[in-house]
Amino acid sequence: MAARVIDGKAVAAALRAEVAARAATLPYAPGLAVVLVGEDPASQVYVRNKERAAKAAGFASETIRLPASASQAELLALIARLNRDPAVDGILVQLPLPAGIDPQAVIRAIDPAKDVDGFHPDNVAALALGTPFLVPCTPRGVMKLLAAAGIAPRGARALVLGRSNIVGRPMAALLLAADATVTIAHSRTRDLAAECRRAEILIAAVGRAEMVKGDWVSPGATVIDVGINRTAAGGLVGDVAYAEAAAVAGAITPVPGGVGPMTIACLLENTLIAAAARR
Ligand SMILES: Nc1nc2c(c(=O)[nH]1)N[C@@H](CN(C=O)c1ccc(C(=O)N[C@@H](CCC(=O)O)C(=O)O)cc1)CN2
Repeated sequence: MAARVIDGKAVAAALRAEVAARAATLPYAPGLAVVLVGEDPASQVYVRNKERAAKAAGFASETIRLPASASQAELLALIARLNRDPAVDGILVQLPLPAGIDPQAVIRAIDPAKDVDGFHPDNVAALALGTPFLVPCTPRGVMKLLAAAGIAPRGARALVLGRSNIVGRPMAALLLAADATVTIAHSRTRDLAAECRRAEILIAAVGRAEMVKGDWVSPGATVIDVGINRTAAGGLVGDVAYAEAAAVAGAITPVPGGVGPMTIACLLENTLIAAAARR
């Protein structure tokens, strides 16, 4: 039987509406500052979509664009200004940054109370210690998709394929906090296919187009595809060979229209959380 398709667009739209409704009850507009350095085409689209979504939710949103030639010192000075600005509740620096700028130095410069990406070491530590505050948007979105689809991580064997700071590691921490039995697999894992086949919940966040084949999926498993890979023809595919996997899985997210839309919806929710904690 074909897998149930988990509709990320619909879940994200519902979350955005909920965030907008909560924001409308506040005596102030939550403030989000998004910083884009350079002209990466995909980043420009994401940043535009973030600004649109923030405005639609009633937030005060500003996008600050710096040229690709901007120095790390200029970017750090901008972050210091945003840290001091009382109208700014959330600061996000779009990744990737141009070569020559150290992303870790930039992330560390953001006030952890305004770190709506959840990438600052203080927020990473809080998540690892089981006391989360601002949690990275994409894995947060995955947890919400699982909940919306009625899939409970408690006691389930979950496998996270990928160990990035943005997705893999925080994803594993969130699944562990939800009482799943978590394995992290990566490029050095022996027999990836066998590891994946053991999973009841399989999260693919490896950044390699259609790497997870249908015979890597256990019958009835839930498959969450975090990958966004552009094809030579200009289309988008995930990290999972969708048609093959959908024929075996119990539930699956598509690309596009799965995890991606949740990232921006969760950014709005994080901004609301940051604003509520500060004001
Ligand atoms: N500072 C950050 N940088 C980056 C993050 C992040 O969370 N914080 N994540 C990604 C990019 N990203 C948000 O910034 C993002 C990626 C994808 C989507 C999305 O809605 N995808 C759509 C397809 C869109 C398309 O056609 O390209 C989908 O999957 O349906 C939203 C946000 C890296 N950088």
